[in-house]
Amino acid sequence: MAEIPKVLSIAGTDPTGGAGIHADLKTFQEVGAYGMAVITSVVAQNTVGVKDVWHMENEAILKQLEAVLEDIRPQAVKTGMIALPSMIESITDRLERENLPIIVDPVMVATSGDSLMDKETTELMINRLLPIAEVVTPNMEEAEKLTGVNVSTIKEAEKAARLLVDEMGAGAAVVKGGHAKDTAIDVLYYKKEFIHLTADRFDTKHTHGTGCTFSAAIAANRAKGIPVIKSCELAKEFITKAISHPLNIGHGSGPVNHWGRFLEK
Ligand SMILES: Nc1ncnc2c1ncn2[C@@H]1O[C@H](COP(=O)(O)OP(=O)(O)O)[C@@H](O)[C@H]1O
Ligand SMILES: Cc1ncc(COP(=O)(O)OP(=O)(O)O)c(N)n1
Repeated sequence: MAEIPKVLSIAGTDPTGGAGIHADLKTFQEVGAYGMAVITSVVAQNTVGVKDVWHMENEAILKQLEAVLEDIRPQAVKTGMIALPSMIESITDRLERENLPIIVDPVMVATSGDSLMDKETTELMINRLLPIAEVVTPNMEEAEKLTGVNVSTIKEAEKAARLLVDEMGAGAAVVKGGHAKDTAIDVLYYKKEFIHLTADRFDTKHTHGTGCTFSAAIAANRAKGIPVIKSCELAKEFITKAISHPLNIGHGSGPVNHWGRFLEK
């Protein structure tokens, strides 16, 4: 029997189910991989905003991670919200011992505008986690914070993506264009080439968890053995379908529809 693709998310929670670990697990399931999750922070948030955050002790994170790795080896890992410097250090130390594709979603700012990462953690993200990332997936603001490049055009997104790979050590970078005005073009830079992941832009406020879902889809595709470029293209199709069929849930920026790919449009 063929091995079941297995994928691990290391991220924070969203009790309303739209972002973080919850979005990741839904996405893994939909894309056809067995999903597992290590929780870094418990976040009291909803579609309107973040209310409070409780960070797990490093020991609790590492014991969760060890429990997974000693029993069920994933074929890919995705990291999301990792909010403290010590968390980055210990998670990176442990992951460096494994030879696995790591998809890093550098969660720094939620759609609600709430900041999810401080400066010291950002620096460690750059120095420790980026160099072991197979793919890093910042949105435009995160790409700016990571590279110092002002990102408001495709050319600037290309410049940031190239820096993330050629200077900062990631294997590939996708600078997501979800926060642009009229388009939804994501810039992928891999092996010295740019690929524009293009889709219609939808006029909707229901985009909570788009970044988590997109990077989780890349990770699940990689766990299935699909090559990097194809994994990103399929993830773009998946997130586009998920956005195009809004659920209209919540009082703020509502979650995307993880089973959207089954619906006609
Ligand atoms: N309104 C939209 N219409 C179409 N695609 C979108 C829209 N908003 C976001 N996306 C897509 O969702 C994915 C996540 O992008 P983005 O929202 O920029 O990330 P984040 O959630 O990390 O801020 C990208 O593929 C982006 O192009
Ligand atoms: C626990 C947790 N992780 C990540 C986010 C932000 O998720 P993202 O997919 O980038 O979603 P939006 O920025 O579109 O909300 C979060 N809110 N909580």
